[in-house]
Amino acid sequence: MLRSWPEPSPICTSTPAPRMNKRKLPPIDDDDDESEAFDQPRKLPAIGTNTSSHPEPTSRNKPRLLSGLTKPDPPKLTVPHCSTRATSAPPKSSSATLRSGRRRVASGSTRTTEALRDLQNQVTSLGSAQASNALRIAQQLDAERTKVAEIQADHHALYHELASSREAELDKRRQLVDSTEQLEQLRLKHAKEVSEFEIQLQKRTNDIRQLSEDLRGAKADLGRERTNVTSLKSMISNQSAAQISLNAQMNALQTERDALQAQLDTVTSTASEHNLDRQSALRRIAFLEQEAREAEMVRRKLHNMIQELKGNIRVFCRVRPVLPRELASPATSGTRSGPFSNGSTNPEDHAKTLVADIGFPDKRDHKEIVLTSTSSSAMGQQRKEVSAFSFDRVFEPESTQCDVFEEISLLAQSCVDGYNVCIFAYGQTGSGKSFTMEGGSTEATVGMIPRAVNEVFRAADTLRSKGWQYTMEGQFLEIYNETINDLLGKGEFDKKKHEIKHEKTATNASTRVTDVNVMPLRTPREVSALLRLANSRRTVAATLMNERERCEGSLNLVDLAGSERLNSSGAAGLKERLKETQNINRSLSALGDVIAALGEKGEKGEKHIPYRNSKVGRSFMHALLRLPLLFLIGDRVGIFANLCCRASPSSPILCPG
Ligand SMILES: Nc1ncnc2c1ncn2[C@@H]1O[C@H](COP(=O)(O)OP(=O)(O)OP(=O)(O)O)[C@@H](O)[C@H]1O
Repeated sequence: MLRSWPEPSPICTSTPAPRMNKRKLPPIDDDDDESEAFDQPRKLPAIGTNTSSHPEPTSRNKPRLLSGLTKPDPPKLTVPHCSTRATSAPPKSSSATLRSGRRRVASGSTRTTEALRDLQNQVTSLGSAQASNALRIAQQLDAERTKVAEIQADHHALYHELASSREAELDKRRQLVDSTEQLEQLRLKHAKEVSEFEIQLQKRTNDIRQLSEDLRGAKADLGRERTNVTSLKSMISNQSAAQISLNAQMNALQTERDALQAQLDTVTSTASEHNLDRQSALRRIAFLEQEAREAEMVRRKLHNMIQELKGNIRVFCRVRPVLPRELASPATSGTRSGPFSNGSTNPEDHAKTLVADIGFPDKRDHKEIVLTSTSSSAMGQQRKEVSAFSFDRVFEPESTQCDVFEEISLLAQSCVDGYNVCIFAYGQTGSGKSFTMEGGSTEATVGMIPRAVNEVFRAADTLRSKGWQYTMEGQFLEIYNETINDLLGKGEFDKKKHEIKHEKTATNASTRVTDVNVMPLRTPREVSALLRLANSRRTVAATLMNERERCEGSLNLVDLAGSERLNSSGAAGLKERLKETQNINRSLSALGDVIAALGEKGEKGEKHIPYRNSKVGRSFMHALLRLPLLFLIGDRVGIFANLCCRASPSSPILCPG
């Protein structure tokens, strides 16, 4: 427990006071100050006073102070009433009072003589009282001195005790200072450690927060990984099952492989034998291929010879049947009523008059037809005219498309063999040219063009297996009013101007039309598409007159316009149709001249071929022009002279051969 002390003495200042706690140490006084220093804390009561309000004395001096120090009662003075100023203060001493009385007596105041006596008595009593008091006081003073000595002894003892206490206190204070310093250092160290700990704590807290976040992420990862592990486990279990079955399969396969290996060994041994056989077979194949090529060349040669023997220009005559509508048609039956022109009223007789009298006498070779016409002379006599015509082959009305194609299929083979073939149909309008060349849509009625195309592709396929390569291309041209139209052009109407060029080289001669589109043809279906496209663009007039041509290439399939008289075309009144019909007939006439000239040339040698007389002549005849040159290598022309059985004298039959 610390007590409060006065400021330390200079002695005490040698020890530096602690900075933090400025505690006032009691001063270490010298001997002169000791009593003062001693008295100060004790607050001894004044002598002669006895009051309970004073602090409690120490146990040692308390009884002596209370019993010894009693204040004597002052002497009672009786002061006579006088005009002089009275004083309430007691006389300082009896002698002084006496001197004062004497002075007052000396001054001569009579009134106070008695008072002075009284006063003298009082002074005497007072002197005696004073003496007794002085004695008593002296006694008391002695007692007090004794007490003071005792007190001083006590004080001295207490002083020494205090000094030793101070010394001890000083030591304690020094210890306290040291302890305080140590404490301060410890406090600083502690504060530093605390701040370091706080920093570390903050760091740890941050670390913990970071670790918590990492832990959360790790937990999420762990969850995902667990899911993955679960799915992987299920996959592994599935795969394990699959592996088990695969192992079983593998074992079975290994067993099988062993068996196969054994077979393979056997096969390998036989394979080497077969290899030898194969090599000899390859040599045999090469030999046979060479033989086949040679045989193919022989076949071509023989085929060509047969075709040449049959004739390079062949004219076939096809007679179409009378159509049911023609029997009922007024145009054919006339508008007459009553008896028919032959006077008969029998419809069968009438029908006979509508059908031309055509005979087919050659029942073996089918090469002849006989036309019989009856006319009346001016005298009314019936006159019969019989005209016989021979052709390379005559097809009667009952002939089918298949029968007709039999004759020309060999020409398709010639085309594949590398010869130029031209097949065209010529005849009166409605005589069956288109039916023959294009035909119907059914298998039985399909015409020569699609059949020939199929045959060409079939023959090409057969030869392809023997090592031949074929590239097919197609063009579709129309000659209309002496103008060439490319029907495969981009637009609906061809606006380009085309020319016919005949090129002749040392080994070959070719005729081509400039600036025309050429389409690759890989299948018969593509040929049909080409024909459909071109047909949709053909110039077809309201009448039946137009001319169509297919040229260029090895196989020219031509469907000519019908030859017709102007008055029977129904177009005489129209200027456009008139021009068209004239052009058609001119072209056909030129074609007839060219073929006739070619026929004569083939028989008699050099002859002028009038192929420039018409566009048809110039393009189509260019192809024919090659005949004399190509005659030697077998190019050939097939002509269908189409006839209808209608009894019409207007049908010219072309028979150039
Ligand atoms: N051999 C045939 N058997 C049956 N019908 C045929 C035969 N030949 C032609 N016809 C029919 O006769 C009609 C006229 O034939 P097609 O149109 O082929 O004549 P065309 O000579 O081509 O005429 P155009 O010169 O006007 O084009 C058609 O209805 C056709 O079906």
